[in-house]
Amino acid sequence: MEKKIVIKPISYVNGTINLPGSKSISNRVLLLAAQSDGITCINNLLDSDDVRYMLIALQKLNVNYFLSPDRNFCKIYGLGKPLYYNSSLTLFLGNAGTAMRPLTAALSLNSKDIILTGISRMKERPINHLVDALRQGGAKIQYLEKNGYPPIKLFGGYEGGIININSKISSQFLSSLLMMAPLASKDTYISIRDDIVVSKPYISLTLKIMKVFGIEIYHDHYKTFHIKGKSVYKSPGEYTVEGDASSASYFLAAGAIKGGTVRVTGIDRSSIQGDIGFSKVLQKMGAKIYWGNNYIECKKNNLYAIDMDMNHIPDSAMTVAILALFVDKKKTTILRNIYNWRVKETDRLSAMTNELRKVGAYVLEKENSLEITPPDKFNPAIINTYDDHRIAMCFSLIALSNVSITILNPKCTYKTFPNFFKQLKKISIFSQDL
Ligand SMILES: O=C(O)C1=C[C@@H](OP(=O)(O)O)[C@@H](O)[C@H](O)C1
Ligand SMILES: C=C(OP(=O)(O)O)C(=O)O
Repeated sequence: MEKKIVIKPISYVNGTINLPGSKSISNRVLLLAAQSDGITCINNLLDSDDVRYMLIALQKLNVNYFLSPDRNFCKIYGLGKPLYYNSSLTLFLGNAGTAMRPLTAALSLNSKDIILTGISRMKERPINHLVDALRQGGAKIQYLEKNGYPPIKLFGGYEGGIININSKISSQFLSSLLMMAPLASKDTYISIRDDIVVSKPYISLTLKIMKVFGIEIYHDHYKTFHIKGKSVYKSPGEYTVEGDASSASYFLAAGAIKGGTVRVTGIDRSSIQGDIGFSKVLQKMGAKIYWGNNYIECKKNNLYAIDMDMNHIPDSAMTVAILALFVDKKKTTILRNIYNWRVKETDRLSAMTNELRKVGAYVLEKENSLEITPPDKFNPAIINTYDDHRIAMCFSLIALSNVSITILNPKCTYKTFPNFFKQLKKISIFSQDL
């Protein structure tokens, strides 16, 4: 792919997108299937960078699997026990939080001498709250460069016990501990510091997937968790990964701005992903949403500004920031409680502010929120993507105004959605085609 992509003004969108599999589900299911008793056939697995890092890591850890040529089907021969590797090994995990964090926990059980590392941004994404929690359970972990950040070296040692975890910065720490703890030699009792869990629906996602693999966890409204040790995950035999709800947001938003009707297939009301909540936000903004069996549709309508806590949909809330440019009467949209955007693929609060201003929007960036007012006139800007797939994908929607938009380093979408631009083109009618 080129170093940039120019998207010409899109006058109308209509059609159906078959969503790629969910990143969050794909990487959880791969990890649990690898440690399960039995063979798991995974359908609709996402093929993207984040999932490839998990697959390569599992292969290096001697997990056997068959991957179909299109990489959307994977047959995993479960170990029936925790991942185990007893000599030196380095796993490179790119910038995949859903590989780095869960593998840190999984390999803290009884593997030894394992280094987990990634790209330079991964080395700026904190992991200290997970490491602190694992150490309370007996794990020995060493920071190799900067305290609190990858790369880290694991020496096993986790047994279980009483653990207090800080879950304010990333829910992935708690998810990782939850997925590993059943395999430990003793029970684990987790309490959540200050009772705050950021991005909470991802914990519910973790618990639901664990249940499919035979392990149920008791919790007190996400304040305390009791996990029985010495358990074994059991393969469900087959698992079909839902379409990615965050990836759906770009197309549903396109429908809301310039539909036609845009249908996304592979998810519906019964989805286990929290980002399905984006459709409810769209509805609240005025778009017409239709919930079908295995699909969601969105149609254009007048859009209105909203003022909302977005902590439950951290990823698709970036798409809401773009929708905010298309609301009626130039009213201001406020996205609240999004402080942990600062430790994701880039500092997303600052990156969104910079790029939204380039297209002409009025933006007030606070520590924990963004206030966005539509531009008087859209500018045909060149968007810096900061190696952040979601910046590239959500800013593509600026082409639904009356200007073209240039997206730098479009390949960054490979993190979760390699053929995003092709899919967007598929539902688009460009102004020049009329
Ligand atoms: O558990 C997961 O699969 C994820 C949790 C969220 O991260 P945080 O919990 O760090 O907000 C989300 O942003 C990320 O894309 C995937
Ligand atoms: C935050 C994200 O990724 P990660 O799983 O690496 O945290 C994301 O996909 O928006």
